[in-house]
Amino acid sequence: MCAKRVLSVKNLSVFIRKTSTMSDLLEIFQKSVESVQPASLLEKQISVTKSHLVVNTTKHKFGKRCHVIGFGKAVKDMALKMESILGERMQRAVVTVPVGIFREGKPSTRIEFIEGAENNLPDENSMGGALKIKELAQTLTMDDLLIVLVSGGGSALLPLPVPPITLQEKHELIKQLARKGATINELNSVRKRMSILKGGGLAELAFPCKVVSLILSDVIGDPLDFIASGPMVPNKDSPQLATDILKKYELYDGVCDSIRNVLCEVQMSSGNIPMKQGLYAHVENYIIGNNKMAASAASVAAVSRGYQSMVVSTCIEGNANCIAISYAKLAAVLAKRLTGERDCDILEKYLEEFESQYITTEGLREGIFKLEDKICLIFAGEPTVVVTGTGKGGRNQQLALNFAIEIFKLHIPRNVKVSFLSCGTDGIDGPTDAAGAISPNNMDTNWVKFAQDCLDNNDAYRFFQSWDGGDNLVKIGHTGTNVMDIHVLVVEKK
Ligand SMILES: Nc1ncnc2c1ncn2[C@@H]1O[C@H](COP(=O)(O)OP(=O)(O)OP(=O)(O)O)[C@@H](O)[C@H]1O
Ligand SMILES: O=C(O)[C@H](O)CO
Repeated sequence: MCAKRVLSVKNLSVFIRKTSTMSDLLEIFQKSVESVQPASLLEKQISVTKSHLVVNTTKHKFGKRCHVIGFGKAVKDMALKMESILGERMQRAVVTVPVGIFREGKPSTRIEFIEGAENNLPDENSMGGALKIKELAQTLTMDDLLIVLVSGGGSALLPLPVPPITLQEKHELIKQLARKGATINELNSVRKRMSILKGGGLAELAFPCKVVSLILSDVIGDPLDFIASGPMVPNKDSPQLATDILKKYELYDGVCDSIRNVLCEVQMSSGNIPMKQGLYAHVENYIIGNNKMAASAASVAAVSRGYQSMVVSTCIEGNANCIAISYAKLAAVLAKRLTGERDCDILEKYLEEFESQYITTEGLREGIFKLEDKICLIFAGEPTVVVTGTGKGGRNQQLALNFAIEIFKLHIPRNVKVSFLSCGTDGIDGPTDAAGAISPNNMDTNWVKFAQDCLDNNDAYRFFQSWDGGDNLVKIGHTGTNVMDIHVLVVEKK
């Protein structure tokens, strides 16, 4: 993506009014989003020869026919780039994408794009697309090569329930599970057991055709069997797992007969019996982009803007409010250090505490002790918010606002400035038009009270609209990519 798309002309005037640290934060985020644009990732990693598709350095024979399928929030640009790389070699392409993705106009293409899954929820349209993908996969032979493009949001864009489960029944159960705070791994373990194509189903249908799948990861640690519910990877979950998850969230007793029967059958058949003992020798999966790339691009951008920077963790998950407290404590310890308090024990103790809560970059402690001027720490991952209020917001806005309140409580030395940005790389935070927000950093007690009231009602968007003319909301629109969230923490002397 070009810089103009992230900070469009419309947003540029707002951008110029921002303080220099704010514009640094925005540019650092912009660089991280640019680094994981699907089209440029493919451009760098994919090439073709007369007879082969080359992924990095690995060659895959085209065979007689080459087809493309795809599903996910970020596969539109992947598919268009693939079409331009393959040219006439591409026989047929069927790709499911979110509704409204072509708002700015549909390019001329031979790809059959199917728009569905409004608000990231499976619907008849995405099921129609899944059916076409299934039919295409079933016709393939050993003479074919199938290229599969996968990104986050793929689960909702490839729904095909195991009969007699209906789409509505499956969708209702997943919605309830999500509302109860189930993790993405738990949701997808349940989805895999109720779906024909997930949990390796698509790979099995495509056999004996050779399959190359190119995946943009939106799950921490890039687990192939969970991204978009792993349609190209054997389901290694225990046969009991989906049932146990439903029991854990007290949903099993209420499930409809069709779901209960399908889950019972899974248990009796000891789960899937994947072909070739789950080896799937006909499939090669490649992660073409992830949040590590985005985090490291952010850190490089920070360095080029004069900060001392490091990536602290790319595995940030858990309750957004707890994460805000951890970040604020870390900022406070670093702030003290900048003012000359060389109390290594406090920093060491706090880092130990932080490391025990989150999976951190190796060498964090040694690295952080070397930072002592204009510090910019990068974090990546996907916190969760259990929504109990009636307000409007998203996990990034919730985190940024909570961080500001915690910083207020901690009394940062006057000559140190702490700034923080939390944004989703897909450009959309919850059901709002913002990617996230930059924390306000000089609230008085009245503003803090208002902030706390908003936070308690999951109404962070309202706070940010009121604060400083809404300047702290980061509005960039859909970015065309999705590798979870990026958090940027700056601690510097004024
Ligand atoms: N009012 C709110 N305040 C805070 N968080 C909210 C609010 N409403 C929804 N959320 C959070 O937003 C999340 C959904 O947001 P979003 O659509 O950005 O994430 P997603 O569907 O997981 O997408 P992706 O993983 O592809 O980025 C929910 O997990 C929920 O916790
Ligand atoms: O589609 C999904 O399952 C999630 O976005 C995780 O990849």
